[in-house]
Amino acid sequence: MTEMMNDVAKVLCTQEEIEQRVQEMGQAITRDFSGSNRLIVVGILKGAVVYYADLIRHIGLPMAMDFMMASSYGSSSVTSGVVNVTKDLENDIEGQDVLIVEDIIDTGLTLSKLKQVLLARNPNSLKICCLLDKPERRKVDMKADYVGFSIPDEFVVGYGLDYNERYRNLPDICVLKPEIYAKD
Ligand SMILES: O=P(O)(O)OC[C@H]1O[C@H](OP(=O)(O)OP(=O)(O)O)[C@H](O)[C@@H]1O
Ligand code: HPA
Ligand SMILES: [Mg+2]
Repeated sequence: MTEMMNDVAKVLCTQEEIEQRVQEMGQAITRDFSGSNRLIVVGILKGAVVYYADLIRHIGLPMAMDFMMASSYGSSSVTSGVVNVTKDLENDIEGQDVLIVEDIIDTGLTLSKLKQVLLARNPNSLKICCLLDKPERRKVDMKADYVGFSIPDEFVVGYGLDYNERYRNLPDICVLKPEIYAKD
C-alpha cells in the first residue's frame, strides 16, 4: 500500500472505522429484514464490491446475491450526467425484497435511475444501503435507508471507490492530493 499512500492527502475513514460501521449496518439490516425469506442483495458494480463483500457477512439471513452495473463517471471524477445500465440482474425481482448496496450517493443520478428501473419490476420492497453520502452534491432528491458515513464535498477513493480505475484496493477511504486529479 505504501506506494499508493504517497498520493493520499488525507484519510477520511480508516479501515477500523469502516469495519465497525459495516458491522452495525449489517446488524440493522438483519433486524429489519428478519422473517423475509425472499431477500435479494443487489450490489452496484464496480464501486460497491468491497463494501458488499464485507456487509453480507454481517447479514444473518438467507439471501441471494445479484449485481448490476451502471456507468456515468467513466474514467474521470466528473459525472457525465447520463446513467446507463451496462449489466442487468440475473434474478427476477417481482415480489422479492430487494436491498441495493451502493458505495456512494453523490449527485444521486445513478441511484435514482436504478431505483426507477427496479421499481418498475414490482418488487415486494426496495431499500437502499449506502456506505457514503455526500449530501451537498445532490442534483436529484435521493435518500438511502441505511447510510454509513456522511462526508463533505470531496472526491474520495479507496474501499472500492476509484479515480480513473485506480485506488479501489486501498483499505481506507481517502482524498487524493490535488496534483493527482489535476493530471486529468
Ligand atoms: O450519485 P452519483 O453522482 O451518480 O455517483 C455515484 C456513483 O458513481 C460511482 O460509480 P461509477 O459510475 O464511477 O462506476 P464504478 O462504480 O465502476 O466506479 C459510484 O460507485 C456510484 O455508483
Ligand atoms: O467521490 C467519489 N469517488 C469515487 N467515485 C465517485 N463517484 C461519485 N462520487 C465519487
Ligand atoms: Mg467510478
